Amino acid sequence: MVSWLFRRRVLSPAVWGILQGKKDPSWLQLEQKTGCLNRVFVTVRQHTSTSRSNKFDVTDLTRPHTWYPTARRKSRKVVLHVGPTNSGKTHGALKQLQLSSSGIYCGPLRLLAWEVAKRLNKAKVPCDLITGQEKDEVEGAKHKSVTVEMADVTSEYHCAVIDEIQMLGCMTRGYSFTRALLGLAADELHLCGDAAAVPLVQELLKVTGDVVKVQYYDRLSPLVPLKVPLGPFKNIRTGDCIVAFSRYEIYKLKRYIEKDGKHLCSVVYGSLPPETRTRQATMFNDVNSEFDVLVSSDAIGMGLNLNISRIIFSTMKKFDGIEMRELIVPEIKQIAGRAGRYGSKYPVGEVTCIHADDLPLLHSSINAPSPILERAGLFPTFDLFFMYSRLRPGYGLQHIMEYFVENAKLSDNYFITDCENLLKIAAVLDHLPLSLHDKYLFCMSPTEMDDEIVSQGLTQFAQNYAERGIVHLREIFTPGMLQVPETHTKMKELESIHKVLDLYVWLSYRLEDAFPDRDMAASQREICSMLIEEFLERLGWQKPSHRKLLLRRSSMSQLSGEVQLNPR
Ligand SMILES: Nc1ncnc2c1ncn2[C@@H]1O[C@H](COP(=O)(O)OP(=O)(O)OP(=O)(O)O)[C@@H](O)[C@H]1O
Ligand SMILES: [Mg+2]
Repeated sequence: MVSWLFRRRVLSPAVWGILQGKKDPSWLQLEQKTGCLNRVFVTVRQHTSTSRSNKFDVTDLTRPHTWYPTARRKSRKVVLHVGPTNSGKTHGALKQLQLSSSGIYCGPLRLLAWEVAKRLNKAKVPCDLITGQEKDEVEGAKHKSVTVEMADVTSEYHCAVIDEIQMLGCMTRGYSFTRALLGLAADELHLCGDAAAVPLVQELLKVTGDVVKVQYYDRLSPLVPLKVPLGPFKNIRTGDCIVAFSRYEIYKLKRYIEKDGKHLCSVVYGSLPPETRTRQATMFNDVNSEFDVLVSSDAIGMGLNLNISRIIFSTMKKFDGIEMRELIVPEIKQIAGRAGRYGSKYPVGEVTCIHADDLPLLHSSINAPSPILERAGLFPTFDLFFMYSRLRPGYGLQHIMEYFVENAKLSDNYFITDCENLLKIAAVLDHLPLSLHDKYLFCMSPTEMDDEIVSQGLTQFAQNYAERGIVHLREIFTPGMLQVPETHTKMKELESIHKVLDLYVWLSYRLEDAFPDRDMAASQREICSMLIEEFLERLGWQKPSHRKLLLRRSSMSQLSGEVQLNPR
């Protein structure tokens, strides 16, 4: 029956391959073929229920390398650039990217994608910038700088770079790195990161026929772990970065340090908008700015170019979402490695702690090797969910995901990434009349369900989309109504609103007709981050200079007409 369907061209060669166990479901572009496949799978289901010859198992994820036929047609030359932080790994890979006729850079953060696009364009290599929330196309560009989730695994490139490759072991985002590693169809593939990823990458690529070479790097400038702790805050000096792991602690430290009137602190933490993080970092880096000390979370671990002289850990413990635990070796090295960046104002980096009790852990970790990565993240593609849903009509996405998590067959080198957040989104969506594809799309959006405002935003968008097919955005920040937050609670709310606006922009790139107000969302988002930055400046011990305030007012006015900032 199935072969009859194939001969009659009802089944495409790809589907035929899958049913024969030869090809992988990712060969299908199900998004475009859903109608046709509905018919096919009804037929296949009827067929499989009566025949034992068909062995296709949708939960079999043991051969993920076969999901990427374009890459498998190439024999890729893979170079692993590994070494400590600040050793020139990314620089080495980018040099190859710049020299190639076409290429793609895949980074773990928008900040890194921005930096690389800027660098290539400056070097007269036209480069597009593509992240989940933005698409800046440059005329004649044959290069792209993207966030790893946006890696295009269907086009061919001469050269591809994946930065921070050790993140393929990340519990939540690992699968995006695995997808890029297995799927990028490039003649040369450059992977940058920690040496801990080498054995795993070599193992994963044994089955792909790629040629793998390892290039080791040494740190370009020294990093000195100090024998003495910081002691009192009066010992803080220009160029210091104090690291803390909660928003509350960050603001507390900022207040303590600024109390004496000697320093002003920039702050960087994960839930600040990325553009705010960049601007805070720029102020800290700028020798002419009054902000000469940085207080930061581990969000500085990747992605920002900082002129840090000394890293000071305020604690060696952090809450990881489940429990309070000690920092692990890779975290300590990654954060400490930000001091004394090669080519910066401080050629020698130093690292210490506020408390003497924390020094032994710092010293024992700083030169210790990171534990070898054993497994890479994997997550079923939409195609597999779709096929399973055809076999179990009526099951919601949450159930399907749970089924895969419990029953997926994996080889020893892989684990299924943590999908707790996705399950929470799916639980909301399953109550709405949405197609499986739409539900999957919303699930993949950058939505943190633990943030109540963000979770409400997603629910509202999905509800309106399901009911009306179109989602308009209401202007939140209107001229004359702009309020710089006066309390930390209001500030936190603003950070969440920024994420909701970001989510709208993300959806507008995927459901263009249904989310038509992208420009408004983007300009509202910009106003939101400006209010956030105004709050950060007002926390300082002295008034921002008159010039700075005027500049800020004029750029806000350009965005939203007449604007009234709250008087200080
Ligand atoms: N050969 C070089 N010539 C000039 N500058 C360099 C060279 N190598 C590295 N750099 C500069 O040194 C800094 C650190 O390099 P890079 O970012 O490549 O390090 P990395 O090993 O990737 O660090 P990390 O692990 O933190 O990502 C960057 O500012 C980079 O531009
Ligand atoms: Mg790097």
